[in-house]
Amino acid sequence: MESLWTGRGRGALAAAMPRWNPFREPSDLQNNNIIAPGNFEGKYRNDSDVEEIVDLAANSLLNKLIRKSLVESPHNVEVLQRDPTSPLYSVKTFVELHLKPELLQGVYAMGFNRPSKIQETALPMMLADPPQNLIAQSQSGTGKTAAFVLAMLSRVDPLKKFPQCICLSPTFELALQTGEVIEQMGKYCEGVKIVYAIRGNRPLKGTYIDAQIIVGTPGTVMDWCFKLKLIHLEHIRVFVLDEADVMIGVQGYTDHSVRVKRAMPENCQMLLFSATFEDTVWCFAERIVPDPNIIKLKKEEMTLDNILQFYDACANREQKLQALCNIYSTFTIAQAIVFCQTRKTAKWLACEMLKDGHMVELLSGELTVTDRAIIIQRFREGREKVLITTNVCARGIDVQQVSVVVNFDLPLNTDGLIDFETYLHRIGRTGRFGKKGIAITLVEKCCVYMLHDIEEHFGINIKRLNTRNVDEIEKFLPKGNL
Ligand SMILES: Nc1ncnc2c1ncn2[C@@H]1O[C@H](COP(=O)(O)OP(=O)(O)OP(=O)(O)O)[C@@H](O)[C@H]1O
Repeated sequence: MESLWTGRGRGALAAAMPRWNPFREPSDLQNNNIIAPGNFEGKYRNDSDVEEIVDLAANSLLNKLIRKSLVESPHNVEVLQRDPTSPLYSVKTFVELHLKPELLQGVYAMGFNRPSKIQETALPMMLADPPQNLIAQSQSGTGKTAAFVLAMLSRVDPLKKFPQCICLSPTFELALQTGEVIEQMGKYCEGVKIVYAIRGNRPLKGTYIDAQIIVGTPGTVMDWCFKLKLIHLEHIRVFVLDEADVMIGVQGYTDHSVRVKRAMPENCQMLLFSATFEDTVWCFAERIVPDPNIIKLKKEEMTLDNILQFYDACANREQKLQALCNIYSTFTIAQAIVFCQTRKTAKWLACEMLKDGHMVELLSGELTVTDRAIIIQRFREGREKVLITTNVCARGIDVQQVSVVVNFDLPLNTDGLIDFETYLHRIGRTGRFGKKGIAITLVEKCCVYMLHDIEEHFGINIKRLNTRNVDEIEKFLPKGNL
């Protein structure tokens, strides 16, 4: 397997995206100014009081960077077949797929012993002859990328020196991550080349792309196809659209993707992947994938049953700070995430807590994804007990051992009303996988009525907790499984 870097070469690209190295020693982390614990003044300069906007592409990359292994799902795969009369079959081993030996070797070299739940059903469909189109949805980390990479590599003819598979990703960094999986899995595939159609990797004019696999972002791929005429699309056999839910958030990307797709042969196999299936994703999927098979893997249901919910009413934010400092002493046996609505409040709170002698870490959206990954990793390892953050951390990011969530601010939408979904996602950071957790919302006295909206919406009861009484708090902290 060869990776083709034209133009400025790989060094420039690698420099543009500092890779996350999970094996960095703590001393390296401490020496790096940007991520040194404490010293929030220096590293967080943009303390905007505008609400933090969740960046789906950044979260998706963050999850990839901090993930250690496959996310196993307890749910069964749901399948909607294009032809319901054709037998549906799934595989329990990679051998049953009759892969080329060098590809099987690559799969095993990655440490994959058996297909994941989504791969069991998706792979036979993706590798079937004649090729079938597929739309697949399952949560992040369940093995989608590995599945479509395997499908591309198994369809490639190494003797033919022209593009045969294209994979579109929503960002430069996500395309690089996918490319890395292709390079790893295809490392024993002689004569197969991959090229990255991403900004900064511009081939010389007049050259012709002889790589069989192209991975890139829709804008650059479109330019290479139509403006620079570097890619001929008439022999493309597999077209993959990855992270469709993130893709539709980037302006113009759905149209670019449709344009590229229209120039491909009609019988080209279309594979579309997404972590969610909202209406917008469906519309896009239906526009671009004719006659699809559809596979869905249910998400882990978020439940509030095992989360005890409390509130305390405070006069102002200084009193809320005091309440948090009182609660802090109970965190010696637990790990907590504290949610603020804006970067400015989060930074203020972190600085005040630190001044008061409490060790906390701050995470907001202004840090690069790599630095965010380092902070989350430290928190996961238990090096920090308390993470103060904004909504950037409310959904999608997995830290399993959190047992206390504090809402320093109520989650509000742009109309100033409770944002129920964000409340659910925030407090869902605790109580994962059936463990017990507690959620404490600190609310200004004038806003206590808003808690009733939450109670009514979720059909729950949020009890008053006296945060001045540490004994009372400890009484409620879940024991035995922290
Ligand atoms: N069959 C398998 N056995 C063991 N590990 C696997 C298998 N398939 C994938 N993995 C590993 O599991 C992790 C998640 O896989 P992958 O990236 O393919 O998931 P994904 O659903 O594409 O996630 P995302 O939506 O974030 O891109 C990766 O570390 C990958 O190497």
